[in-house]
Amino acid sequence: MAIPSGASTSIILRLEMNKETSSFAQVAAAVGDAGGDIVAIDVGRSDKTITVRDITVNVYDQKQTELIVEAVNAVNGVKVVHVSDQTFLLHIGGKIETTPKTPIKNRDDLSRVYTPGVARVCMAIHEKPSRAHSLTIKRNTIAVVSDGSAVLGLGNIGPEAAMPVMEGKAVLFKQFAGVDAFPICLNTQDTEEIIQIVKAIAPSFGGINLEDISSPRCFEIEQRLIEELDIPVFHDDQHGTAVVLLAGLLNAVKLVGKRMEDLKIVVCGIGAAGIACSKMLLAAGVTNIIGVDRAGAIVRGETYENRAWQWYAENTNPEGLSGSLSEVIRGADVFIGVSGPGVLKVTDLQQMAKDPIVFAMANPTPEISPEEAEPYVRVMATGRSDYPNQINNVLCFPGIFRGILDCRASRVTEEMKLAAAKAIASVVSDEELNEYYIIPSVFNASVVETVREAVIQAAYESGVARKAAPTSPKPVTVY
Ligand SMILES: NC(=O)c1ccc[n+]([C@@H]2O[C@H](COP(=O)([O-])OP(=O)(O)OC[C@H]3O[C@@H](n4cnc5c(N)ncnc54)[C@H](O)[C@@H]3O)[C@@H](O)[C@H]2O)c1
Ligand SMILES: O=C(O)C[C@H](O)C(=O)O
Ligand SMILES: [Mg+2]
Repeated sequence: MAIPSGASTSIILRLEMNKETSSFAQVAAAVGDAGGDIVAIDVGRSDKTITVRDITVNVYDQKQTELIVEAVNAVNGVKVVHVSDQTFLLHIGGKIETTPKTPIKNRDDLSRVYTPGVARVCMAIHEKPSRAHSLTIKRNTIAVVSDGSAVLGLGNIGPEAAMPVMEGKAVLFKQFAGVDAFPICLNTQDTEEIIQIVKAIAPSFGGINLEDISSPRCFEIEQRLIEELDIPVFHDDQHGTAVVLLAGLLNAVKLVGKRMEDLKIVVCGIGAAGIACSKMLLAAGVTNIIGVDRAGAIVRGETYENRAWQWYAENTNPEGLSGSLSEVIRGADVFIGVSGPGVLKVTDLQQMAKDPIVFAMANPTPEISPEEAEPYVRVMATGRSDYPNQINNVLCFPGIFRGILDCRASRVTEEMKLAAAKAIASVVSDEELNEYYIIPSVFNASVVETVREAVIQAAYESGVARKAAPTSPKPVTVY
């Protein structure tokens, strides 16, 4: 599968050029003919016969990189000796590190930070365990836990391969909300074992963010951990996604002048995200939702071994529609994709009702590309950072955890999720609302602050807040 790397990705080609037989003009022409755009040139070394040059080229995907390398290698007297990709360079050694808050400059400092001074603090916590919230990193630290079983839309690629995503989530938690997050990828996909491991590591954390754990195991893991731990547990792919989806839909519906209760919505991919999004839509007043998975629509009245699908069959698809995505999408107002790449066709879009709303949220490759869909839809959104209308759980998880930690909520209630969705939607004013701006940018500093405040308020109203929250949110770095 070719994974688009994003429009802003560039590669650096190191070239050895024979001075007599080649010219840079030939190289530039070869790159240009292969669709590449040279943005920088460095001369690394030059002697009588050879020049070594690094050229930086903007590319769209892996396939284009291969075409450019092939084209440059075909120029007489030119050899590509190395290709580096800025995305890979950025990942060397990982994306986060631990930084001490207090320097150790002398023996005095050492005896406070470490033994013997630290022992008094240990005993204070031993006498009253809740002191861990004020005397350790617990109050501002969460675990991002995955088993690597449903990493983005890449599937079951295992715990090591899941690490770059979990490290990325940790970066986002810190940058957008000041929350410290540890990526923890487990070498087990056994439900009971995951539950026991998370319970065992919980003392160090103020909250647990479950990530990219496939359905239906994710439902039991989350439910059991909520019941058995005294810190909040939040499966991001379910609830973070559902919150942001609802925020985007509230604004999209306002824009096209339709009402939630009149919508026909097709949800494709009835896994962690699809089920949670559907539940949130039902809670928001939508009545006509049809879920479609690999084998077609989930049909009311049929029996399913998967308990989550059985619930789904009993609570959606009131008209009992059956068949493929192309069959059930006829007349739909909204398509929500949380499945995999390329599932939706232009011919499907052509069958939708007037002013179609398409949220193709599979990552990194959506159910249909915005370029293909644009002529046929009124509102188009994806989960990606490089197109307008990014419907991605990153708009939710930093702010919701900032709020949870600040009021030391014991759990996350439905009211808190609904408040977060409305808060995100409210960041886009009526004057700003348009087809390309139904959801705020993740770089909009008011998103985290607005979500945090709404979540804290809802936590108090739900009776789950255990501490008075600081009045002003933590500073957020915005680039
Ligand atoms: N934009 C976001 O914020 C966001 C958030 C969560 C998940 N997602 C995306 O949603 C997708 C699913 O994630 P998940 O955590 O729910 O995974 P999951 O494994 O729990 O569920 C995926 C479901 O999609 C179904 N599916 C896969 N390919 C399909 C196809 N071609 N047609 C119909 N159904 C298909 C699977 O059978 C499964 O039921 C991934 O691509 C993920 O990147 C996006
Ligand atoms: O990681 C993301 O970008 C969103 C989401 O959690 C996903 O699994 O796709
Ligand atoms: Mg995810």
